Amino acid sequence: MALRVCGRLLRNGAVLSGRLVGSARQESASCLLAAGNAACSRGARHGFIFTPACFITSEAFLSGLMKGKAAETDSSIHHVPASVPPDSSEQVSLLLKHPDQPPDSKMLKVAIIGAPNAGKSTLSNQLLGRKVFAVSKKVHTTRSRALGVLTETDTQIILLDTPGLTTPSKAKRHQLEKSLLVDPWNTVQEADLVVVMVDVSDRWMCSGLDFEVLKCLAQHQHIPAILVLNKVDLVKAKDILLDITAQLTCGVVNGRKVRVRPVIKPPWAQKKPERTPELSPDEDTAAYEDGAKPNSVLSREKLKELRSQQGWPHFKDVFMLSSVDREDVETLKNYFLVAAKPGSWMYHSEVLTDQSPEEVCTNIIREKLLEYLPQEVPYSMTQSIELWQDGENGELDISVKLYTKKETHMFSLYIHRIISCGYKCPGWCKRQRLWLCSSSSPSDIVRSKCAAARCLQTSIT
Ligand SMILES: Nc1nc2c(ncn2[C@@H]2O[C@H](COP(=O)(O)OP(=O)(O)OP(=O)(O)O)[C@@H](O)[C@H]2O)c(=O)[nH]1
Repeated sequence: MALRVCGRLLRNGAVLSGRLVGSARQESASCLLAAGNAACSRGARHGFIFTPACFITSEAFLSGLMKGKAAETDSSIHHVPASVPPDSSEQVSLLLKHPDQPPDSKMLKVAIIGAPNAGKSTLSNQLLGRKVFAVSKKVHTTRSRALGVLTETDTQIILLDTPGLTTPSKAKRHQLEKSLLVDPWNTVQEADLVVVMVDVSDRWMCSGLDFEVLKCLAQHQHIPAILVLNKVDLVKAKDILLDITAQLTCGVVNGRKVRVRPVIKPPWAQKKPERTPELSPDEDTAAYEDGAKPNSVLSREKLKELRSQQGWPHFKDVFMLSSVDREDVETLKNYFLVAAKPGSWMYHSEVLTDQSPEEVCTNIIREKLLEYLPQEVPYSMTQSIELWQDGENGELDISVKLYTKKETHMFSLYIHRIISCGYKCPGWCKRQRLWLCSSSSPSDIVRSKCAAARCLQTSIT
């Protein structure tokens, strides 16, 4: 069972747009062309131009508006290099280009780890100042390690965004790829600094570090790590953040005791049961199948010890921020720039990510499927690019086939724009449009009894 997603990227204007196959929408197409040309005249270069990171959520956009930041963000996107050239070979040449580093160059490789949905990709995008990685409110949006490059004056920061840490049993239950088990661990190995992200708006997450995170930290204790308490904008009583810090750091930061004035514990902090020191089957190495076993060197005794731990006492620093706030993230960026050590750059300063244009495209589609399709439906969908070719007017036509495993997930419908919530996320809609379509006629939507289809339709209209 398959559906097709068709998109159009204007090479000259660097705009990813979309079209309905079989029902030409001349009006929309010409609007998009106009937008592309406008972008071009403002100096945009060849390649994808992504939505600025502060447009990732509509909430962020609204808060940006309230702070009067929207105009500033919109104009700034034209000063940064294009994310990815639309052609794979151009991207490969760019990646192979000799780094144009100055004589006193500095480098820092940062691995961002954490439980699913902590906001790792949001933070990476905000640091890069571009929408490079997929973000959604559903867990496991990131499926494999992705690399972003931030180059400022003499310093290059390599950002390694990782899938949310999970256990083999969960991966098996939800049929997740092996990369979700292996990539975070492998990525940390190559890092100079580990950033542990915790969603402080999630009551369960902030009363104790995720056990997988603790294991990963314990195994790479020689690599400095910092704690980032994310989504503080969603926390009303900010003094709770001090309690959370004390909890997640075992009261020790950079070798010093953290003094936290006692506050009345919130009810949820008291309710959470202590972790039992008993190891679950996941700690049993037999639970890892071939190729999915992280190179765990932790003994059973060490694992048991970690089980009774709520936090990690070896963090070098703690940050409290909101990844959707550019100013908050700027502080973290400056920290990275200061922490960078003399060393050669890995990439040319024009490189923004090592992802291929095809990967970027399929990630965007997956992000939108996760955002708009209900429950487990988007997780069972796979994609294959059918068409990636230059159009007559210098645009790039993209057609992607979507496969579903279950018949109930197949939408016998003609789906209109997947991203047409103009008033909801104006950043996206102005620049990027994708269209989903199948061979059925529009009237099929009305006839369709598929709940998923109705849900998608609702979210679109
Ligand atoms: N309000 C608010 N929302 C945030 C913040 N950071 C991230 N989010 C939202 O949290 C959700 C998850 O963000 P992601 O960046 O996809 O999280 P992730 O850790 O990369 O998720 P996985 O791919 O599952 O590992 C998205 O809906 C984001 O918009 C924040 O600081 N404040």
